[in-house]
Amino acid sequence: MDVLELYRRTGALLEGHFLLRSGLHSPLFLQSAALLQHPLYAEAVGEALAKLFEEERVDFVIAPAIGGVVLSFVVAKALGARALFAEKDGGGGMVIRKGLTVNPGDRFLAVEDVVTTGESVRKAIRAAEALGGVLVGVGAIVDRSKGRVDFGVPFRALLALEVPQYPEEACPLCREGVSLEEV
Ligand SMILES: O=P(O)(O)OC[C@H]1O[C@H](OP(=O)(O)OP(=O)(O)O)[C@H](O)[C@@H]1O
Ligand SMILES: O=C(O)c1cc(=O)[nH]c(=O)[nH]1
Ligand SMILES: [Mg+2]
Repeated sequence: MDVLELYRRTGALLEGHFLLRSGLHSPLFLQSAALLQHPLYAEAVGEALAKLFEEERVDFVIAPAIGGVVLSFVVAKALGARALFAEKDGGGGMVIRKGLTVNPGDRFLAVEDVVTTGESVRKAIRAAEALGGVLVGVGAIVDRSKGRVDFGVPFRALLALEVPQYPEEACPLCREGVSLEEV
């Protein structure tokens, strides 16, 4: 599957000067919602990601909202597992959406649309682990972490991208006066 072509075709590959969740700045942004709004593409991505973990027996899949909600659903459907998500708790962490259950000992796969620092998916993982879930893997559509993340379990992505990303004080786009977009 040519993931970059899917982002491009759906208008989800943005170029400019972007503020990332982590505070880093980047000339490239992957707007996964624009891709995942297409059910057939979402399903294809979910099936491809599920395939990377087909040897795992998984009780549920979890992702951080909002970007990961659709992804959790399509991956879970392909694995025959439940689809959970965690949402921001207002205090910098994440909680499992109310009404959703984690049984102690449940094996789970965490998924994320884009991993940059991995902090967002880590918060969803912590929320599931706090209720007794056992993490077996982490999957992403795009890994732009440049190998800097370690979840302690297999981390597999459909696409690894080497994209420049800078702390604000070292950002050349800021120096050139290119206006910063918060997307
Ligand atoms: O690996 P990280 O450094 O945490 O960055 C990546 C995260 O940023 C985006 O979510 P964001 O919270 O911006 O928006 P969302 O609520 O639409 O998912 C994206 O969906 C990832 O969850
Ligand atoms: O790091 C991020 O916040 C981020 C990068 C990216 O390419 N896409 C996205 O949704 N978030
Ligand atoms: Mg997100």
